[in-house]
Order: sequence, then structure tokens, then C-alpha cells
Amino acid sequence: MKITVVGTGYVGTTTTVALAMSGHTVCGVDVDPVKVQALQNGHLPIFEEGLQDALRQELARGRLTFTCDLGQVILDSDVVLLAVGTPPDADGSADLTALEAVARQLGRLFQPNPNQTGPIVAVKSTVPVGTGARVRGWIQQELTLRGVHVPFEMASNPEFLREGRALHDALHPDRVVIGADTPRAAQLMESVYLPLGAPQLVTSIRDAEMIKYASNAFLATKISFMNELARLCERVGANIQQVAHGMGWDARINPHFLQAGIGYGGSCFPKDVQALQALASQSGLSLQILQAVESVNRSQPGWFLQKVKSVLGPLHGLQITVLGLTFKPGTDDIRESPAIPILKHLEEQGAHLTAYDPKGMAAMKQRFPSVLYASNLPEALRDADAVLLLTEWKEVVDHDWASSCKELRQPFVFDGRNVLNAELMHQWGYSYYGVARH
Ligand SMILES: NC(=O)c1ccc[n+]([C@@H]2O[C@H](COP(=O)([O-])OP(=O)(O)OC[C@H]3O[C@@H](n4cnc5c(N)ncnc54)[C@H](O)[C@@H]3O)[C@@H](O)[C@H]2O)c1
Ligand SMILES: O=c1ccn([C@@H]2O[C@H](COP(=O)(O)OP(=O)(O)O[C@H]3O[C@H](CO)[C@@H](O)[C@H](O)[C@H]3O)[C@@H](O)[C@H]2O)c(=O)[nH]1
Repeated sequence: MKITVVGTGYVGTTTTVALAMSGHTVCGVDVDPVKVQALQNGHLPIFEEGLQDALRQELARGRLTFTCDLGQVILDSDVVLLAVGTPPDADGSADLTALEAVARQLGRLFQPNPNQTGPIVAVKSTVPVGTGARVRGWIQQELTLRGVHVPFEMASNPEFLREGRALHDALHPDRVVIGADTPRAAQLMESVYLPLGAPQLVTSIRDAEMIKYASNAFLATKISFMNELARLCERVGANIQQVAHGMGWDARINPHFLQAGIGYGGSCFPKDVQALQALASQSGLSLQILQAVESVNRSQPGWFLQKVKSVLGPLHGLQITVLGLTFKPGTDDIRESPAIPILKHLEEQGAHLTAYDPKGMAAMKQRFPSVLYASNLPEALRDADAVLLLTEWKEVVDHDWASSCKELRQPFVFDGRNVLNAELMHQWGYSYYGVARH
């Protein structure tokens, strides 16, 4: 099939590569000429393991191209996937400006064809319920203005990939959700993903739109639940990791997303939890559980810092090393990373800061220019009064902690992700503090 993907950010780029690997002819379209040029030359503007190699392979095979010119590729596309950003508006609702711009552009570009069929326009971006209908309306308005009839059909096709595992998730999804209100749209969308061999669920467009937000909100709820429980565990002397382990053996609960820590970040959970609440509020409802999820998440970095201060006392003048800046390992993305409020607070308290992250330092440098960025992990640890582990990079977890203890001025380690071996850390001479873990 011929597929156009509009928006070549995280999702769009991964999707173009995965669909080309599935045997389709794919074109990625973006308004950013620098990004398009880089992608066409086989350079990935983001860090995502394995994706650049796969991109180069598909470019070489000739099934994948990138352009800024939507008009050039749209006319013979069977399916147009929209993967532009939907960032939060001032009130938390999803900003659909980019989506509207693309929809109107499609309405100005679509041409009638002799077979009297039109393309399927599928929204892959995360959008509020009802957006499919709005996109249809924007396209139709432009067609009507031109006096042209093109029988395009709408679909919703939410994306569930995780950063750091993007290509794997795009090629091996737990499920493909297809929202379609006509049999032809459903059938064409099913054939897009047929080569993956993944389970497919066909629903209405509205249901598909809600499934995406509901999934993210539920995962965020699991995390905030565990983070709040960790606060109680710490008070009553229980170990949150053992508790999570014991809970996870219940198949009805499952072991995933039960890791307490310093709160969830990234470009999706914080914005999607807010957007679902905004949607509810526009419908005259308030979602109390999600209010609590958000509030626990906002206060979790502060709770962690409180613990640091209760051990170290005033932070002014202390040499503090922060390990991990990205919102999770495997990405260079620092959007909504819990490291941001933590660095801000440490800076305000007058601590001297050194940071190390395998991929996130360039972006963080823009926000925190006065932090010292170490060129490697051993250098970051040297002469520190305390170490705060904020992202569980493999390099950090696998570090030779046994021999590093003597490099620190004071061997305080605060593990915000509960990934180091507490018993060994104590044996090696550290004063080690996890999150509700003794
Ligand atoms: N990042 C993720 O892990 C992830 C996962 C699942 C779903 N999502 C959702 O997918 C959507 C895209 O997310 P992302 O992280 O890829 O966003 P992004 O910000 O990385 O990329 C969006 C891209 O769209 C381009 N764009 C904007 N306006 C355009 C236009 N008029 N024409 C063509 N291109 C245009 C931008 O230049 C940019 O390259 C969002 O709705 C997001 O919530 C993201
Ligand atoms: O037990 C856990 C699991 C995750 N996290 C944190 O939660 C955040 C998000 O992690 P993750 O979900 O792995 O990364 P994302 O790339 O943001 O992926 C989420 O958001 C995407 C965008 O919508 C969805 O497509 C994915 O399905 C969904 O997992 C990160 O800060 C993690 O550190 C925890 O604190 N504890």
C-alpha cells in the first residue's frame, strides 16, 4: 500500500520506518525542512536505539522517502496517517492547531479520482474524543469551498509505543486499535497492520480515541498509586519493592508499572492525564482519581527531596551529583523529566551541582547552564557529598559502585529509582537510601 505519514517526530518517524519494514511504500512529510533533510539523509534527529539503522536500511531499499511537499505525495496515497504534535494548551486540553492545519491542507490538496474512491485519513496523534469528527469537518470545509467532491474516509489509529523501545513497540504492539465508522476504512486500516501479525481491535472512532487516553491515564494511576503507597511504606517500615512484587503476582494486577520512584515524566503521561481531565471538565464532570494522580505526581520529586534534606540537612554549599536527567532511560528526551524540578530546587538551595547522563546533557544544559556536566560517570562521582540517582540508565546501574565509594567526599547515595542493591551498597560503605526500601 502507499502510505503518507504527516509529522515526522517520535511517532511519525518510527511509524514510517515500521511500515516500510512491513513492505509498504511510505513517505514521511513534515513542515520542518531541517528534519526532513536529515531523515532523507539517514540521520535521526532523536536518540532511539536501533531506529537510525532501520531508517537507513529502508531508505536504501527505496521504500521510504521524506519530503516537505504534502501535495507531491498525497494524490496516490491509500492511507494518510496524521502524527503531528498535540501539546497541552494553557488549560491542559490538547492543542489541535497542527492537526487543523494539516486537515485543511489535505482539503485543499485532495483531487477527485476516476474510481470515485478517496483515501483513508487516520489520526495517529493522541486526541480528545470527537477530534476525528472535527478533522473530517475541516477537510470537508476546504473541499466544499473548492466545490470538489472527494469521498475520503476517517479513521482513528492511536499509537502506544514507548520512547526507548519505539521501534520494537511499533513492530510488536500488544494490540492495534482501529477506530473506523465505515467497513472500507476498517478493512484498509486492518491491511496496513496485517504484516505485523498483532491482535487488531476495531471500534468506533470515538472509542479508539478514548482507549488511548484511558490507557495512559490508567498506567499513570498505577504509578501514582505506588508512589503514594511508598510514602506510607516508608512511615510504617514496609518495603515498597517487596509489596509491588507480592501484588504483581496476582494476574489481575500484573507486575508492570508498579515501580515507585520520583514520579512519571515524558511527553505523554503528564499531558494526557491533563487532557483527559480537561475533556471531562468540558463535559461538566470532574475526574477525582486523575486529580489525585496528578497531584501525587507533582509532589513526588518534592517528597524525594525532603528525604534527602532530612538526611543531609541544609544543602547550601554541598557538592551534589545527579545521575540521570532524561525522563526514562533509552532516550534523549527530557520533556517533563522529574530531574527538572529536582535540579531547580537543588539550585535554589545553593547546592553545587554536577550532572551526568549518557544522552540527556545537551538538552538539560540549555535549561540549567550553571550545572557542571561531567564527561563520564566516574568524573561525576568524584568528591561528591551526595549522589542522587534519577534515571535508571544501565550504565549507572552496572557501574562499579564497590570501588567508587572512596572517590566520594561523603558516601551518601539516594536512589530515586530503587535500582541499586541496597545490601551491597551498605556493605561497600555507602549510606544508601532508596524509595521506601530498607
Ligand atoms: N512521543 C511518544 O512516545 C508518543 C507515543 C504515542 C503517541 N504520541 C502522540 O503522537 C503525537 C505526536 O507525538 P510526537 O512525540 O511524535 O511529536 P513531535 O513533537 O516529536 O513531532 C511532531 C511533528 O509534527 C510536525 N508538524 C507540525 N505541524 C505540521 C504540519 N502542519 N505538517 C507537517 N508536519 C507538522 C513537527 O514539525 C514535528 O516534527 C502526539 O499527539 C503524541 O501525544 C506520542
Ligand atoms: O513503574 C513505573 C513505570 C514507569 N514510570 C515512569 O513513567 C514515565 C513514562 O514511562 P513509559 O510509559 O515507559 O514511557 P513513555 O515513552 O512516556 O510511554 C508512555 O506514553 C506513550 C505516549 O502516549 C504511550 O504510547 C506508551 O504506551 C506509554 O507507556 C517515565 O518517567 C518512567 O520513569 C515509573 O515511575 N514507574
